[in-house]
Amino acid sequence: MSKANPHNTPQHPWYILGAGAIGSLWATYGFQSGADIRLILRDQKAVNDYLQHGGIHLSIEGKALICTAPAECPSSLATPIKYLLITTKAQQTLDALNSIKPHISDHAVLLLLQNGLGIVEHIRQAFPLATILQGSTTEGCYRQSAYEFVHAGHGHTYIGNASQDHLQDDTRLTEIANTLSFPPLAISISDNIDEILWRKLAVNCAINPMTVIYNCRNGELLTNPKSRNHMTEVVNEIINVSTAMNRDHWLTGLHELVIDVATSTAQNRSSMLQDVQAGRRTEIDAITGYLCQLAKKYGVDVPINQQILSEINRISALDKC
Ligand SMILES: NC(=O)C1=CN([C@@H]2O[C@H](COP(=O)(O)OP(=O)(O)OC[C@H]3O[C@@H](n4cnc5c(N)ncnc54)[C@H](OP(=O)(O)O)[C@@H]3O)[C@@H](O)[C@H]2O)C=CC1
Ligand SMILES: CC(C)(CO)C(=O)C(=O)O
Repeated sequence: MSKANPHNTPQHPWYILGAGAIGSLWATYGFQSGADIRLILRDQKAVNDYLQHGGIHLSIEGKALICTAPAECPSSLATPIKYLLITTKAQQTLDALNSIKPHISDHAVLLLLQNGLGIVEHIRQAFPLATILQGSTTEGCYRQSAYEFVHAGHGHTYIGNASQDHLQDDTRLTEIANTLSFPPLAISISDNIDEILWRKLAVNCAINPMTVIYNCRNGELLTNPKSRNHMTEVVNEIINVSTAMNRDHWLTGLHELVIDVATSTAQNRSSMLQDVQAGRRTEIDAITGYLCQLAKKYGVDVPINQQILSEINRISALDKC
């Protein structure tokens, strides 16, 4: 892995699709660094709201940063999009991309920065000539109100070629990472992004749905013997799937990693718990759902994860009644 050097001016603007917590984080630091950032919002009403609000307000350690980058919506986009950072939730990605498809250049760079897996395969089909990159971040940001966000925790971001998409030239990947490394956000390129994403998926399988089932913060999963044991069972099944995929070496120390993440984010309400409590669709299909699909493909039984998938779908459906 090599560290990206944040001193590059993009020749084309970076468009950001998904101006929520993570998208707004990148937009604000990018705007503050003088980069050419454009937001893509859902519709003209969202653009008007954004303008009326005076842009995005991001607080970090008592400081307030403002981003007034230009905002567009599918009906107002005019120039072809060459660089697109996608920061929607996993389940929103395909609809969001479809809404701007005619404006995306054939050879665009599409960087998917989100939790969950399985979406990239659909994007590859829809944009066969595009360069598709994936990223994983441990930055922490949350929304306080419509356009107000809090950068709650510094982390690190890795980006790399999604499997099967190999850039001709690795220096191009470094250049792309450079154009998005806005201080204090740190981006490194990884030649094994699949491993990073798989480990993150495993952590999300072991924590996010469990916080919904036990209705608790991340740290409480460890103090309740029942949920702690349940997490161990989830992780054991993920290791079995990895072994069947011949990728068990990717999950060295997974039990310890899950405990470390639950400990370091002990006070968090996981994103899935927040989604359920707010009546929003969760990322379960791209997290546990994706794991269960792979398990089926490789002939591995994952009854605990299957049960968790059904339970989260049941709880989400109840919330909608
Ligand atoms: N927040 C965090 O700290 C972290 C998040 N992640 C991951 O990053 C990803 C993004 O998370 P986060 O930023 O928190 O999520 P948010 O829900 O805050 O942001 C998603 C944004 O996408 C927008 N969106 C959805 N559909 C469309 C569309 N069709 N057109 C335009 N905009 C659209 C949403 O708008 P609307 O509100 O109108 O639906 C929302 O603003 C997720 O996969 C998450 O798991 C990973 C690490 C940390
Ligand atoms: C790491 C964890 C579990 C932190 O809350 C997360 O990624 C999430 O909530 O989506």
